[in-house]
Amino acid sequence: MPPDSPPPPPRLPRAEDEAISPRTILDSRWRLGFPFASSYLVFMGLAGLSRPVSVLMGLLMEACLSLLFYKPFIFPSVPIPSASATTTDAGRDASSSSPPHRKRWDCLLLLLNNNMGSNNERFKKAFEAMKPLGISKKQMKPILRHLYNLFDKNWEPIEEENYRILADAILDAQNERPMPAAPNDETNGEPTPHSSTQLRPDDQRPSASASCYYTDVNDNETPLIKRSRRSRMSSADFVHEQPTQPIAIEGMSSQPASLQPNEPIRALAVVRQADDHGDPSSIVACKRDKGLLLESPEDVLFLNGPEPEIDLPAAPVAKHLNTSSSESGAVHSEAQSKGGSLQKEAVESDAPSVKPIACKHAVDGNSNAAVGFTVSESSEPTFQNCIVSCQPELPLSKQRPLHDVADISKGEERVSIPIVNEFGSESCPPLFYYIRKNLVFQSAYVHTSLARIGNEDCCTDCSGDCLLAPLPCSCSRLTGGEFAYTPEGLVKGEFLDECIAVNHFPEKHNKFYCKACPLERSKNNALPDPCKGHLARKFIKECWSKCGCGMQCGNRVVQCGITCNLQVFFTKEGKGWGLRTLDELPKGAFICEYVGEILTNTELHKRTVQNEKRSKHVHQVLLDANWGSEGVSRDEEALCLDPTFYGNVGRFVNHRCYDSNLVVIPVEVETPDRHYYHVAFFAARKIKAFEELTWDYGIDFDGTDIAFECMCGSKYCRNPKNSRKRARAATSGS
Ligand SMILES: C[S@@+](CC[C@H](N)C(=O)[O-])C[C@H]1O[C@@H](n2cnc3c(N)ncnc32)[C@H](O)[C@@H]1O
Repeated sequence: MPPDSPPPPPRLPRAEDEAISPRTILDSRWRLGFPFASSYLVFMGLAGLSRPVSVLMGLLMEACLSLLFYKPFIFPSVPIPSASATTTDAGRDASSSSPPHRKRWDCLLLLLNNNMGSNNERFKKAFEAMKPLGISKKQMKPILRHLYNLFDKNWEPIEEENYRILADAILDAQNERPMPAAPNDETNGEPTPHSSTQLRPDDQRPSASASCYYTDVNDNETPLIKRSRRSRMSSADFVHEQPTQPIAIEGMSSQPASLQPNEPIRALAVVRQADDHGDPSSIVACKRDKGLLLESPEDVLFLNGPEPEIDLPAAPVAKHLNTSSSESGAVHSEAQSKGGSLQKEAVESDAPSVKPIACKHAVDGNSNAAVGFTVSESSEPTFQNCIVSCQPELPLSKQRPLHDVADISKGEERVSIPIVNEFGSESCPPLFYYIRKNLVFQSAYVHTSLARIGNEDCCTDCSGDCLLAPLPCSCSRLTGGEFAYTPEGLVKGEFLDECIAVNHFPEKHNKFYCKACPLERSKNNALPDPCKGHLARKFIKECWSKCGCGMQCGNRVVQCGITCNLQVFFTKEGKGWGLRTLDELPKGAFICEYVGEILTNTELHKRTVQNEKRSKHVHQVLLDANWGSEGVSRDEEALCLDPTFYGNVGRFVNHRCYDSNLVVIPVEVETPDRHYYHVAFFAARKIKAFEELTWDYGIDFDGTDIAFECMCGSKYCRNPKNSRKRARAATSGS
């Protein structure tokens, strides 16, 4: 385990926590049903009936009583308040504060209370409460139905605080209406059933309490496919060419299910609290347990409609990881599955067919590993605080699924990012904690105090969308008085081409040479090579908190996070896992950031040594884009990003020599200097749906320090072996 690794994120509340186990139901039946049955048995006995008849009558009586009063026991979809059922914030279930052995009378009262008012009456009451807010029955019905299902057919949390959750959810749903269409928006802002982008709702808006609501393609008022309120461009704008996106629905067969283009789809959306840091503890876990979706015969019409939920099991991974490094600021890790056994299993196919990854669990045998990673003797990191997502009947400590294959971000991102393996292997990507934003590891100096940001570095007087202002505001100063983004949220062609040219023709661009290069020192502290130069790169400067504009400002793209549909997949070329887009992406589209722990070069060096000892891998990116003007040369000033333990999907972007489809652009968001910045991936050209996303790491592949055997497949591949092969093929062909 890295000595100072931060504590792992807290465990998210899971569906299993809320599930009512059959045992709970049996216990409750026993506690309540049996005493009644016995008393009637005795009564019958006293009445002089024969024993068998008494028994029969007693049982009959119990059945009648159960039918009259204890429907929940027979139709367990109505929740039974139970000490074993934990609750979420949103649920605020009264049962959570109850003693473990509730008195029978209390329990009976609660149950009667649950069934007292019929659903229709309660529906009417709910409507009465919504009326003063100007909410119509039509607006209320689908949301109420959803909440009712979500709270396990329990009215109490819905009715609490004068239906506050219901009102919040309806208002949230109204706020989430599609944005007005962008000028070139082909879909005119309307959702298309073919698109599968399910943006999570805006996690930065102030929301009084966490709440869930649903979207339904059949309901005009709550469209399924959401567009980001903040983002100018989302994948809803792109052509979605995936007719059948394979998913597995829990509780159904292990065969992948497909969402048919015109099939009505329901999706749960999770609203988070106004926590920009994506604190997982503030996320409401939407229910995934199919058991909670059972319909009881008591359901009234308006409350019908369980939501199928996507839930794939997860699997651990075994990887060999070699330390390696590269030039140009990037130090990469070896995370390939050597031996090519997986590769051999690869089936040539254009249309990806996906097998669900079997559910496996990491064995929790290491008690020292309560926090973060543990590096075992075999140098494989073991996750200790992951989310439990399957086999809830086993103790938590034994259940450590490593990745949520339905969404590797585990809800951190606004879109779900599934993991698929088309080649039948059960392995999962390398283990790491998913973070949406960079985090300082320990000593890195990332000065984001507002006091440091002068008026000249922000646009305090702006409001709304800076891109629409008659004159570009001061935030455009750093990009030559023009914003780098178009109103659709794409990087402008000219700006993008200049950024690409820096990578394609480095010799034509300014390079800064350090006297004592931190990068070279991180490779070989004792005898560092001379600095190979750091390219002076073009920066984008986004508006930020100190600016007067809002989150809807078009000069805020990277800070809004991922909006396109991505997928982590296993490459067939032997590069290990990769990242691909499920939609066609236009040139200039923002894909994702390269996120990791922010380390100083000193810390990087320590990690490298430590990892070398344990033959572990690293893949770090040096934040050297402005060293030319800053003159950084001290190790504790040089910063880098290390996504080895904490990172995002950016860590899956593989290398491609020269003609990669992504370009990296440094983006300044919250710091006026360029000492620290965001490393953002943008589409260097139009990218087809299902194309792998690649980035030129800038490796030469001809030195002694080769990070990996390049298998990029590019005709410009710099791997000497591949270029020799190409040369031979060319001569034999000619
Ligand atoms: C940033 S990671 C990319 C994700 C990685 N493929 C995985 O499975 O986690 C970089 C590592 O991926 C592999 N890789 C990336 N590009 C490659 C390429 N063109 N050829 C072979 N391996 C590559 C190398 O092992 C490299 O160290």
